[in-house]
Amino acid sequence: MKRIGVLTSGGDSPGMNAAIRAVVRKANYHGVEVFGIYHGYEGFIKGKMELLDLGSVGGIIQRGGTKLFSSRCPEFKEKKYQLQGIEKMKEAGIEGLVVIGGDGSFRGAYELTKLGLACIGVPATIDNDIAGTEFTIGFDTALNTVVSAIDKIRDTATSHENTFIIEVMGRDAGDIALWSGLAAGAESVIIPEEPYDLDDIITRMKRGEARNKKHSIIIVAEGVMPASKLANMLKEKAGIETRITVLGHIQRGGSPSAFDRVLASRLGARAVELLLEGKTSRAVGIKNHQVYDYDLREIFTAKHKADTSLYTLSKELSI
Ligand SMILES: Nc1ncnc2c1ncn2[C@@H]1O[C@H](COP(=O)(O)OP(=O)(O)OP(=O)(O)O)[C@@H](O)[C@H]1O
Ligand SMILES: O=P(O)(O)OC[C@H]1O[C@](O)(CO)[C@@H](O)[C@@H]1O
Ligand SMILES: [Mg+2]
Repeated sequence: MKRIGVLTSGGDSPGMNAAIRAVVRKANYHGVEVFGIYHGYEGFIKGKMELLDLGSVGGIIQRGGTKLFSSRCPEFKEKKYQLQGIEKMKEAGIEGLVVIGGDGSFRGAYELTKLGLACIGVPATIDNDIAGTEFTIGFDTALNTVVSAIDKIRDTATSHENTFIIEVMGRDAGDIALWSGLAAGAESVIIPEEPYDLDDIITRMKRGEARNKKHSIIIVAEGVMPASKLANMLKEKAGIETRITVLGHIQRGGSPSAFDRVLASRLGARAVELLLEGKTSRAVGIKNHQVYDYDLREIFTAKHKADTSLYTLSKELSI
């Protein structure tokens, strides 16, 4: 293999740039050229790409976002566009592709492998919702962003004795809510993976009040309901007044944490090794601190599970 491509797809995540850098540097180390494909699968279909040399990925390891831009590209789900993209790759002499993105991007990569293009997935999404890896690139940074925001909100919540509902991202996954709730000492956490109990939330608040604690923090994952809906429910059921904060896209930006930079460097480099070993339809990940690889099809068969022991612990520590 003498030439490969790399693209970033789906919602961006801090550390994508570090992963691109690792792919380019590792491939160059082995004498392989890398073409950066712009705007995810949109650029793949159109053949929008550029040779990335060693210098082109200098100074990006610390930058959030993605140098290659990203997109959600619904038309890519149609086979005719996938074939069109594969033709563009053939014309450019690209024999393998590293796809940096989330579960949807992995599904796209798998379709390409069925059409004959060697692909390796690198998990990068703030949602941490890929079953094959304990951590996805960007989750740690997003988590730290959320925790620092909650800490600030707690200051004012304490001063004014308010209850705050904080809505965090995670379309179908509760990891951001769960981990940030535990890290910031939230009184209640609501995640898609566990049924919530409004009465329990109210009881916790009343119990706090009885101890003269008049402020509370409730974290709700966007996949369950908007913070505004929960605010209405608490008002209607128990007459509880709340303030809401929707953290939104602040969670996707920012300089990647050291953890995410290291993870991205390890996973990006391993993806290149796999392509050079002649592998295809694999994804890379981390388990027990070790880099390993797994079948891309796990995206269809295995569902990411939130760590319910963290959920239980969070409840036990916020009685
Ligand atoms: N079943 C599929 N077949 C082919 N391509 C797909 C499929 N699902 C998703 N894709 C492609 O992958 C792109 C990104 O998917 P999606 O929007 O689900 O984001 P993601 O990669 O899961 O990242 P995140 O969830 O972090 O935003 C889609 O816009 C589409 O181009
Ligand atoms: O910016 P968009 O396209 O609305 O995507 C938002 C979604 O993307 C994610 O941030 C993941 O990338 C989810 O947590 C969120 O639901
Ligand atoms: Mg996804």
